[in-house]
Amino acid sequence: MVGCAGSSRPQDDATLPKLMVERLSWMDEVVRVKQARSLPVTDAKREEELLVMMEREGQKAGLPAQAVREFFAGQITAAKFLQTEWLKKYPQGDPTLVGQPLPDLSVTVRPALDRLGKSMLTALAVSRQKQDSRTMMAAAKTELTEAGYSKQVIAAALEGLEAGLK
Ligand SMILES: O=C(O)C(=O)C[C@]1(C(=O)O)C=C[C@@H](O)C=C1
Repeated sequence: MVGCAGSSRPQDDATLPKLMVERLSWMDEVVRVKQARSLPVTDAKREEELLVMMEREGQKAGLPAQAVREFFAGQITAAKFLQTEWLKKYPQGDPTLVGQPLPDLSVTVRPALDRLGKSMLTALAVSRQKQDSRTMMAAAKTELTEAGYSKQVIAAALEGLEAGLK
């Protein structure tokens, strides 16, 4: 089950890659809100808050702040590429979602991303101890490719992962 990295279930080398894909899968919801409210893709204040929160949480799991920051910076860059691609594809909105209620970024989406981030930290801590980084990078590339993301989205997410594993 994805999103349960904190449980006692043993981690395999796909846990963190699956969580990276799950995080990206939120971005069409996020960008629908931004498009409807004419907000820019980048919210630098939210990014910094998230990075600081993850650094702090990561420290509890014994993770170096720099590895945590660079890991999430990569996931955020990937998220922004994905949102930008979506806006280009759907300048008038996704026709299959017209009329669907918009989620609230601060009430539902960002808290969900925060929870997911914490699961990612747990998985990152396990991966840094157990897995060799080349196996993890290959597993992540496979998951992201199978999920259908573009080369630039995949490259950014992998760059973050590589830095997070160092
Ligand atoms: O929370 C948002 O507004 C998002 O777009 C998500 C996200 C992220 O990946 O966490 C991505 C881009 C923004 O600059 C801030 C955060």
